Amino acid sequence: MKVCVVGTGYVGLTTGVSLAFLGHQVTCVDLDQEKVDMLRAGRCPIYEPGMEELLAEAAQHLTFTTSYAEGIPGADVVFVAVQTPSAPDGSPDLRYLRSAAESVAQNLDHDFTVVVNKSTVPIGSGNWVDAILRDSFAQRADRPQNCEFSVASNPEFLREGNAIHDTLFPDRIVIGSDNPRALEVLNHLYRPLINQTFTPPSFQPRPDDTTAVPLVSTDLASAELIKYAANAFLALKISYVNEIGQLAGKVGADITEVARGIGLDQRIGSRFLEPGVGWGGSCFGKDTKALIATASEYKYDMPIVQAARDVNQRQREIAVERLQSELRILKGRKIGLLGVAFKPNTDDLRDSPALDIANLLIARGARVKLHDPIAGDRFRREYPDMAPHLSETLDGVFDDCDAIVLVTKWAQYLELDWGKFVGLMRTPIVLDGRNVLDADRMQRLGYKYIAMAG
Ligand SMILES: NC(=O)C1=CN([C@@H]2O[C@H](COP(=O)(O)OP(=O)(O)OC[C@H]3O[C@@H](n4cnc5c(N)ncnc54)[C@H](O)[C@@H]3O)[C@@H](O)[C@H]2O)C=CC1
Ligand SMILES: O=C(O)[C@H]1O[C@H](OP(=O)(O)OP(=O)(O)OC[C@H]2O[C@@H](n3ccc(=O)[nH]c3=O)[C@H](O)[C@@H]2O)[C@H](O)[C@@H](O)[C@@H]1O
Repeated sequence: MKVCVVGTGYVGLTTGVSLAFLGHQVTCVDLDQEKVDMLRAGRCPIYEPGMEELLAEAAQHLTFTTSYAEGIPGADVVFVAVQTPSAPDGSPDLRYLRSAAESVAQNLDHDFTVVVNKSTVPIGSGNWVDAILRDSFAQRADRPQNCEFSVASNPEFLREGNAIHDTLFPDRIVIGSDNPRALEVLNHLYRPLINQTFTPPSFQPRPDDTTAVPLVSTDLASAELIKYAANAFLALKISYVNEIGQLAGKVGADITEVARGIGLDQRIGSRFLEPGVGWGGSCFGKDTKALIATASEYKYDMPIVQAARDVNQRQREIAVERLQSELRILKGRKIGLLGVAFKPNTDDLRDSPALDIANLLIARGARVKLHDPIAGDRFRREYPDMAPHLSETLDGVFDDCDAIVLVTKWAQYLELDWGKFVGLMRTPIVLDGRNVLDADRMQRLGYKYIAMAG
């Protein structure tokens, strides 16, 4: 099928490249010329494992352009995957979506095109996008006669760092539409994924337990709410384990055992029960805020979702409190933070706990050094004022340091030869912000080990 993807960020790029890999003819449109140039050269503008390999494997079915006129005409399906960041009042800023919808409408010419919203958008946005499309289309002097279109919702559930895996082997595909023809088109588009009939790329083998992928075919509003409800649930699951983790520390329980003990109950499930400094990233914060903002439009409170946010913010503060109570005075102390990205296997810095913790420490007069195996360049570009705090080397972080905080669970830090660095530190204190280091081993190596949770 002929597909156009508008916006080639984490979601759009993964969608476009994956659909091209499955054999569809895909044109990706982005307004960012630099991104398009990189992608045309086969280079990936974001750090996403496997993406460049998949780009190469899908190249014959893929085109990148800044021109809507090259992508929209003739497309059976147009995915819109532009950013929907938080506006100051917490609601999503929909200006990118509006502008994308207007540009799509200016170029539609096919007898039937499904315009699929893949961005995470407030409930009701499907109808809103439909109205924008119809208004803009009606204003066209050159509008073609036999041109129909229908708006559908197809929320995205990929995790950064696992984007290709999550797209090729999803837990489910959700489609919201009340138009049978649109549903049929999307069913056809996704058939190889639903039935898992494709040959996976060499670097991403199919998991042993993959069966047919469930398709949740529903109305627009339900599809839109599924996305927010899923993210909010995941965020609150992590906040819950973090809340229990703090209590575990107080009563002398072991949170790893507690998480295992509750996670084995299949009604709870063991994933997303890893305690630590809390969640970050571009979506959990933004989407929980948006859910609360949507509810308040209907004069409805969401205390559980709000609590998940509050607990998450408190985790970042607790990390600083732990250091303060250990070192007494933070002023003038050198604190090293391992990891700047919000999670491993990405260079995304959006709402990264490391940035918040660094700023809280700086506000208390500490000298902060940050390190990240991958996100350093991006950090320098996006946070030029904080760039002097970045260290290229681990020696530069550990040297004369009063405490180290493991913030991001990069494999490099888990496999670090910690014994090699202990002698460099002024006071060898390590705060395990992800509760993943072996406390006994760290103590044997000469560190004073502090867990983030009990
Ligand atoms: N990042 C993630 O892991 C996930 C994100 N989402 C949602 O997907 C949406 C996109 O997120 P990301 O991919 O992270 O965003 P992003 O910021 O990485 O990418 C958005 C892209 O859209 C382009 N763009 C903006 N306006 C445009 C326009 N009018 N025409 C053409 N291109 C335009 C930008 O240049 C950028 O390349 C958001 O709503 C987000 O909440 C959903 C699931 C996962
Ligand atoms: O809408 C989105 O953008 C995406 O948001 C999350 O994906 P992502 O933010 O990429 O990363 P996650 O793996 O969910 O991790 C989010 C944060 O939670 C933290 N986390 C995760 C799991 C856990 O047990 N504990 C924990 O603290 C991670 O370190 C990270 O900071 C969701 O997992 C995706 O399903 C969703 O599509």
